[in-house]
Order: sequence, then C-alpha cells, then structure tokens
Amino acid sequence: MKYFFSHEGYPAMKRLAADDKVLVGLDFDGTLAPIVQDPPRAQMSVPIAHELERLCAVTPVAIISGRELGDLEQRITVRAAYLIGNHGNEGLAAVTVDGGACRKICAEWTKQLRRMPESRADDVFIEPKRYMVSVHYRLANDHLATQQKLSRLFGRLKPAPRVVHGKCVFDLIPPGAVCKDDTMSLLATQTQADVVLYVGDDECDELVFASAQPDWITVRVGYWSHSAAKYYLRCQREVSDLLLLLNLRLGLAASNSP
Ligand SMILES: O=P(O)(O)OC[C@H]1O[C@H](O[C@H]2O[C@H](CO)[C@@H](O)[C@H](O)[C@H]2O)[C@H](O)[C@@H](O)[C@@H]1O
Repeated sequence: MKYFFSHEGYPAMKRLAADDKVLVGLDFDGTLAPIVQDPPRAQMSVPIAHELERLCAVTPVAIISGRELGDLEQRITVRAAYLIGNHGNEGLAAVTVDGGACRKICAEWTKQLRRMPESRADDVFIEPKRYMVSVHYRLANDHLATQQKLSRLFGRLKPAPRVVHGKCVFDLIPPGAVCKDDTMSLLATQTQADVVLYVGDDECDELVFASAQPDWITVRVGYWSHSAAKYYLRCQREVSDLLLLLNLRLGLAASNSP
C-alpha cells in the first residue's frame, strides 16, 4: 500500500484528468463522514460537503453505503449521480434483488437474534434494515469478546447469513443480495468510465478493493497492512484533500475562476 499524497501516488493523480470519464465511488461512514459513537450523528464536515458538491457537478459520483437509502438521503444533500443504500441493494435500477425475500429473511433473523439472550445485552444494538441486518457493538467494553460471542450467534441463524465485519458492526447479508463489490463493478460497466476511483475504509470496501480491475485506483482511509487497496490516506480528514485534488484535476477550479 502506498501513501496517496506522495511521489508514489503521483501516477494515480495523473490519471485523474479532465478529458477522461472518471467514475468516483465513495463510501459514507468512515470516508465522507468521521466515525462517531452514535450512528444518527454521523455527518460530513463542511469542507467535505463543499468539495463533494463541486465534484458531483463535473463527474459521475456514486455514494455507496451500508445505510438505508432514506438514511443516506438525509445526510447527502448534494445531487450525486448515484446514491446507493444497503451496499447496492437500494437505489440502483440495474440491481434486481428480490426485495420481498430479503425483507422476510431480515425480519426472521431479527426475531431469532432477539430471542437469543446473549444478543439482548445493552451494549449490542440490532439495526434491522430492508436488505440486511446490522449488529453494532461499539458500546461494548470488551470488543473482542463481544465479536466472538456475536459470531457464534450468527452461526445459529437460519438461513445462514453472509457476514461482513465493519467497524464495530456486523452486516448480515441475505442470500441473493448484492454487496459493494458487485455494485461497483456494475457501475463501472454501466458508466463505461475510463478511470474508476474507489475510496472506502472498512471490510465492505475491502471487497471492492479485492475485486477491482487492475487499472482501478483504490484508496483506503487509514493504513492497514492487509488491505487490498493500492493506496491509503492517513486519516479521514484527508478525504477533503483528495476531493479538492480531484476537483482541481477535473478542471472545475479553472472554470470557476473569474
Ligand atoms: O458503508 P458505510 O457507509 O461505511 O456504512 C456502514 C455502516 O455505517 C454506520 O455504522 C458505522 O458508523 C457509525 C457512525 O460513525 C458508527 O457508530 C458504527 O460503529 C460504524 O459501524 C451505520 O450505522 C451502519 O448502518 C452502516 O451499515
């Protein structure tokens, strides 16, 4: 993994030029918004919101989140080409998932989990969504022990979920539902982009990094030695610098100057 804002990141920056069609994929929590203890309080900083608005005006931007679409819409007030919830299961016409079946499975998992005494702890929060169930444990004192306890519970769920581990959260994905890797690859084909850039920070985003085409520019927020991303940013605050750079490269700054 190379630091994006270094001479090693320069070839990637150079590819982000105004005469190419650049598709920008962005994750929300941990990327556009800093991680906070209380999920409803997550929001973009003013510089990030400002740069994102400018970027959306010049190039197709896809914001892909594990959040529900309605939740995401309240946090993203700019007009992005694609606003996608539940990792891709909401907001993208090309994804044809059986919503009714997913909802039934998620409701069933929620019921099963709520019946298990181990998941009723105050420090575990079950967030049922339409296309998946998220189980949060940020408030737990012992993260490792809680992770292990929850993983054992998930092994008892019927039907068996696909489990994706985020930041102090497990996403339980029903059979047949898509994840961010499927979503990004679909978008790259659909938009016929010359250059694809994807920025994210957790395990769902690692699925995109790992399945990316060799020429995609993949950027992880926060260094992790096992990451499949080519580049990293040191911290979430650097996302605004990346967006600013994109806006400069894509020519918006020039066209806005008096
Ligand atoms: O795909 P993302 O946009 O990264 O969404 C993934 C999950 O993000 C949210 O949870 C995470 O952020 C919270 C606020 O910072 C934090 O408290 C939590 O511990 C993180 O896991 C969101 O609440 C989930 O619904 C998303 O699935």
